[in-house]
Amino acid sequence: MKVAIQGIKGSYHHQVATVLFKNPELIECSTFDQLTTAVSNNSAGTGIMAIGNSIAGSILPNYGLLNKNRLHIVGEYYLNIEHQLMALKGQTIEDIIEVHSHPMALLQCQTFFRKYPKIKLVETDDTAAAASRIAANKKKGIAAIGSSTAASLYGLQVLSKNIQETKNNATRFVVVSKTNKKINQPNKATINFTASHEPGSLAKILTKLGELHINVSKIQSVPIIEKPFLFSFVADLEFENLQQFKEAQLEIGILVESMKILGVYKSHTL
Ligand SMILES: O=C(O)C(=O)C[C@]1(C(=O)O)C=C[C@@H](O)C=C1
Repeated sequence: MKVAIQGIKGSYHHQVATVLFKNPELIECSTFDQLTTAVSNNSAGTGIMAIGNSIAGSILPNYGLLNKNRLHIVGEYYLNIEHQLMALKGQTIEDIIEVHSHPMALLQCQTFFRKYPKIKLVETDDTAAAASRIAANKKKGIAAIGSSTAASLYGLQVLSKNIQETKNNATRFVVVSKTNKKINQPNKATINFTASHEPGSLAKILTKLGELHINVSKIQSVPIIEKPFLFSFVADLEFENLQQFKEAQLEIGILVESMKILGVYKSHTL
């Protein structure tokens, strides 16, 4: 199976790919845009894409990419993220003047770097690529933030362990596909809807979901690019069986202005 990921071997996306697929053939992409394009032009059969993190929040542009490329969510995975600060062997934290990593990883470690105001934080494509470049170019004075897998894969030394803000740091990844796969016994769906600009319109939709015993595990407003400062809502809904969701589709179908089902799939918990 060709699986598009953001990043290279040793990235967190790679970790998720190895958990979800047997011997995945990786299509390594340096941006989320490339990842979703690879799935939509069939260079990859499926893609794994981070959509949010428990410390740094939603990766908002990725909602837009799902929409633009008309991709379906066919699964999800929560990965516990522990960031290591790594550099060439023999280096100490006092030698480090720059730290390179993915912007989401940098956001998850801000408190740690307050102790080192002289260190410049530099955004790169992914955590593993940052580590691999330090190793390949034998770069002294530069460290990367990434997983312990990346440190051992690229032969770097860990200077400081678990530097993320809190121990319980997790990233949610969605599994995306060009075609809508039928999932056995799904219990979660992601919908994208717009509500009319009338007092209480969103409240009515949420109340109806509550009445149907559907749990809204997340609701995210997303900009409608063509209409400045107008928003749609992406909601993750949890239910017990598909029939319950189908009923909700009918009931809230008459309350929303427009609605698109982004995916119906099996939930994952840490
Ligand atoms: O750079 C990586 O290793 C990634 O897989 C990207 C990514 C992200 O997009 O959030 C994945 C998980 C962590 O939250 C940090 C970075």
